[in-house]
Amino acid sequence: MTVLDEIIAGVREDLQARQAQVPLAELKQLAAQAPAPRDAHAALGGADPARAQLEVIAEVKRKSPSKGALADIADPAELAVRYERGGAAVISVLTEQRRFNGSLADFDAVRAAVGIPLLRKDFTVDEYQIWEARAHGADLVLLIVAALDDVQLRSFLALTHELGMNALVETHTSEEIDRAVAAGARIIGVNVRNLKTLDVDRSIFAALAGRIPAGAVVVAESGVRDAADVEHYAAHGAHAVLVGEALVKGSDPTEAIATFRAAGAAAIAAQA
Ligand SMILES: O=C(O)c1ccccc1NCC(=O)[C@H](O)[C@H](O)COP(=O)(O)O
Repeated sequence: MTVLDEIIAGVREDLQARQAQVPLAELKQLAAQAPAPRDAHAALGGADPARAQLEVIAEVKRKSPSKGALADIADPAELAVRYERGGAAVISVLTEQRRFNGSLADFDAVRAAVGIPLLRKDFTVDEYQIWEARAHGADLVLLIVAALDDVQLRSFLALTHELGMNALVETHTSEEIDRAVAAGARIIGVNVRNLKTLDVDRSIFAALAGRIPAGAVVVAESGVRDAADVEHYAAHGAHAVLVGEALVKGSDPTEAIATFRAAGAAAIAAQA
């Protein structure tokens, strides 16, 4: 069993418990009453080839399978406000409880505190989670290609788009990029962390990003330690970076995001 398999086994158990508490029909009613989704694709620059800016997806992340405890984050809303002030385009809130110590309560607190698009960061294995995300005011959901077959990937993506949201479709190999593209993904992430082994290899972004066709927003996920890593991803075609650990462990996330954005803009300008 890989780490990803273990995480998903726990996600499925927790999902069953939530499904018993809130039936899908009720969730659909809540989703219909939720405020209209914000346009995360546009917030991430809309894959504009003449872009001057690199966008930041800032993550609320307490704990992880690879690093253990990262930060207590007693007040996720306060952290999210600091992210928004620094210029984050999107905030990612981990809602998986067992391995990341996240929750939908964290998501709700962040939703109430900021106006920018939010990613409900979970391991999506069932349509229920997509309805749930919308019911809680999400604008973006995560679809991990390695965790889904093609039928699931296409139908989950279609439902996400029907509900007016976007999906960050996460890949780690060239085959997964091809599957994401074939399924119609508009926002494609290359996660440099292998979710089966937890190894981080930043070089795979440069090796794989060119395979993503123009028109899709390209997100470099994981492994950002400093401005140099951001410059590296920007120079190899990232429209956005997804950053967790460096922000939750750093002393000033607002300043860090501003620094990352400036580093990304400088790398893009150097190529023009
Ligand atoms: O972070 C982990 O250890 C992890 C393990 C297994 C599945 C997913 C995992 N993380 C999810 C992510 O993709 C990251 O939280 C995100 O890209 C930010 O990464 P980082 O900036 O390196 O914290």
